[in-house]
Amino acid sequence: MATSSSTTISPRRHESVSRWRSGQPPAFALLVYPITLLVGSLYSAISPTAQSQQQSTATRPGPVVPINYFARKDNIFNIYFVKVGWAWTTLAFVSLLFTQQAYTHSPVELRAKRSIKALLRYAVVTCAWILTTQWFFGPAIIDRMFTLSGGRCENISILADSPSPSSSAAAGTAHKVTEEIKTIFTAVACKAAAGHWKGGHDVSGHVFMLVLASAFLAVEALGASSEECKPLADGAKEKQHNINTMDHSAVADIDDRFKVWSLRFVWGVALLSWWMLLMTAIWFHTWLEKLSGLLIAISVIYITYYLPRTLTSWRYVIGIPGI
Ligand SMILES: CCCCCCCCCCCCCCCC(=O)SCCNC(=O)CCNC(=O)[C@H](O)C(C)(C)COP(=O)(O)O
Ligand SMILES: Nc1ncnc2c1ncn2[C@@H]1O[C@H](COP(=O)(O)O)[C@@H](OP(=O)(O)O)[C@H]1O
Repeated sequence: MATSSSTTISPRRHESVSRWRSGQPPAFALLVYPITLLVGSLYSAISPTAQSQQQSTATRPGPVVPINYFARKDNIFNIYFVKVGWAWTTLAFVSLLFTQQAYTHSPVELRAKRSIKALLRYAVVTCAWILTTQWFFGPAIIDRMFTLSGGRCENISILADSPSPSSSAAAGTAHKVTEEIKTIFTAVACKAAAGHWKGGHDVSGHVFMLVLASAFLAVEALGASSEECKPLADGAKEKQHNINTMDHSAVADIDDRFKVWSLRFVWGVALLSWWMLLMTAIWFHTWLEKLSGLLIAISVIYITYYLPRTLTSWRYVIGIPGI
């Protein structure tokens, strides 16, 4: 009556299941991100709460009191989690390196090779985060995209406060300087000068960082805790336990606890990132701005985790989590 799984599962499905088991999620798993943005954007378009929020932003002058807690820029998760999101991501990743079997309980050479490759992958995604949101030989890529698409920093208080020039030549120079300042500003500098970042295509830094961080942590966690990284079969493990002294098994217990808590922490950071992504999708930005943030992040994840599966030379350099 019961048939074995190998006879009922199609080869394609079998390959997909074994990919999950070996810690390599198939590419379609990344669909969770466009679906999240789609659901969030649809909700913001049809929900009466989100609608009334948008109307009051458009019609009422001055600051608007958000209707939903997550629509506030000063919500606790935005300030202490997203705004310092790369520090959380780094901490979670480091906890994997110190606790997961792939990096702690394999033969020394394999352990060193896996750790170096994992650090390289971290360097690649961190470089991408720095270049896209913090610094790209001057303003970050998203700031450059904003100014290149016609955006500028409006209502800068230091310009409004400066005395008016007396001659027409001075007025001309002042006008030129004003225009230059408006276009060279980064989002951070604009905000610091109490200006408003207006007019261009404002790629969502939140969408970019939250997608990048959560996908990076999820793929690394799946790889580090995959079946292939478990060096001993259960029977062999039991046998080894019996040989060990009480002291050794106490140490193993503590190791196991760290391993489990580290994984919970990593999945916690990834899940909170996903939740904040949904909140960004509902309360902030236009469709196109969210889409461009998503596309940049997905490209980085594709290059770091999916390209090595087909491009041997790249796999040789950067490796695949858990292998
Ligand atoms: C080419 C040169 C780069 C070389 C890099 C090599 C990589 C090696 C590792 C470098 C060490 C990195 C240290 C990482 C530790 C930290 O993460 S500390 C910084 C904490 N800061 C953040 O996490 C800031 C996160 N926030 C943002 O990125 C932005 O606020 C935002 C979420 C994109 C939103 O932007 P807003 O403008 O604020 O809306
Ligand atoms: N999930 C979220 N919760 C709170 N604020 C958010 C948010 N997503 C985006 N924002 C805010 O919306 C603005 C644009 O974000 P971004 O371009 O990074 O997507 C930023 O405002 P501030 O720069 O004034 O803090 C940011 O803090």
